[in-house]
Amino acid sequence: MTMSQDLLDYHDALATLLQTHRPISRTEQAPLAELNGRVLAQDVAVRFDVPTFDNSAMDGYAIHGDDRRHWQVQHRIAAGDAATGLTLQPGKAARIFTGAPVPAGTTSVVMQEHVARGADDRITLIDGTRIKPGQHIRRQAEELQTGTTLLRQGQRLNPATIGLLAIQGYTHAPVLARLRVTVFSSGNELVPPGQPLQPGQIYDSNRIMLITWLRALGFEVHDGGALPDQLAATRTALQQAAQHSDTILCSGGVSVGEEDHLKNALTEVGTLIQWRLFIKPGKPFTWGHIGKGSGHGNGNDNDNGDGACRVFMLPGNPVSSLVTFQQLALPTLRRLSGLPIEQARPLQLQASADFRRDEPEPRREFVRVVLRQHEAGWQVTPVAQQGSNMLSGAAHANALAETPPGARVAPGDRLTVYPLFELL
Ligand SMILES: Nc1nc2c(c(=O)[nH]1)N[C@H]1C(S)=C(S)[C@@H](COP(=O)(O)OP(=O)(O)OC[C@H]3O[C@@H](n4cnc5c(N)ncnc54)[C@H](O)[C@@H]3O)O[C@H]1N2
Ligand code: MOO
Repeated sequence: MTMSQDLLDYHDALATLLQTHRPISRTEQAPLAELNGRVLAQDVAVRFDVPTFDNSAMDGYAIHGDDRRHWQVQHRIAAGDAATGLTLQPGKAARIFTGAPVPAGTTSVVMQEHVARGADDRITLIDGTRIKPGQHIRRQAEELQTGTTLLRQGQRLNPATIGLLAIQGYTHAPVLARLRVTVFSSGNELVPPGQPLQPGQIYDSNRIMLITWLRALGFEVHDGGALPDQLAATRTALQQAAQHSDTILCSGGVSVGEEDHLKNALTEVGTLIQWRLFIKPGKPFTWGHIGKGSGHGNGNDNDNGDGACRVFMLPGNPVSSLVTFQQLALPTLRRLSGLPIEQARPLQLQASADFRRDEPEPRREFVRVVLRQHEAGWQVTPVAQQGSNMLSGAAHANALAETPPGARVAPGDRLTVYPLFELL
């Protein structure tokens, strides 16, 4: 077991997390309607040419003979019609619509705006109009060629790529399985909303916050409930959850008090890799893994944690949970779900501060801010309630602004900013 007593910097922690967590290997065939956000497990091939047949790009006339000014209209071909067996002779034309197959013999398509049609079904090119040979014909295979690669393994599917699969007639695609995440909260003081509060108790907000967030991102979430402040019960719950989960996410109980049992439980049933980061909020953030078998050291998880259930322990203060989830656990879950490291990182942009902070903060801080677009670019203003226990502040923020260790801030300073919930 490796365990560092040092407080890691955020960027080192994120880099280590992304490098030491590799995508899970379980794959499945998922239907089109469930593919958004999923990662392709294999290359997908182009099954047939697109366009499948030469077709018209415009509503107008397919003509034979680009150097003429008149053509006789003899056919009518709408989208959905077949043009098989039809051949345009020189000087002839077919009324045609966008997407309809052009008949054999077609040299060009002219837009209907560019011809006058007489009662005798003769069309005449309007003066000043020039025909570029072959114009307005979408050629078979000009976009996709049978046998080439349509989409590559590792590609994260979005509405456009799902549409592309549909264009090729696919009903399913091979994707990595959805990551199974069990969410626990921890603490004797926690009560689910809906029950009366006794003295000393508070409502459990972290669990529902994390569960809804994870579900919105497409993870397969299991609600593990609230763990009591008891080592044995915590140990058992973690070990059981590890058997049917790819990851466990818990909040609370990772600090130094003797009622904080999560770290010890992890050490007993698995491997604790890192405890504590030099960040504010979220200092006690912890990660490790638990092997899929019974008992500690069962050999099913090696030092890298390959094949093991990955465990992320978020500090209990609600804002600390939110910040460490968004900045550390979520990028790692995205990596485990199959995204390349660069795409798994939190989305970031540069913004200018419109506030001052004279008192330097020793730790790297993620300030809860409102991010707005001004004429001069993005600007950030901190929300009023910055306590790590004050979810009301974070609830009015839409981004986190990062300030380096020991930094003072002056208006106009450039800060790295991470939008909140933008990818939902
Ligand atoms: N002596 C020290 N005390 C503390 C330190 C420290 O370094 N030395 N660190 C502080 C920091 S920073 C944080 S953050 C907290 C985190 O502690 P835990 O992760 O052990 O969290 P708890 O003690 O269980 O809870 C902290 C706080 O959050 C409330 N909480 C917990 N879970 C939930 C939940 N699911 N929903 C809503 N609220 C929750 C809990 O009631 C506490 O008020 O430790 C500091 N202490
Ligand atoms: O992580 Mo504590 O996060 O500073 O309240």
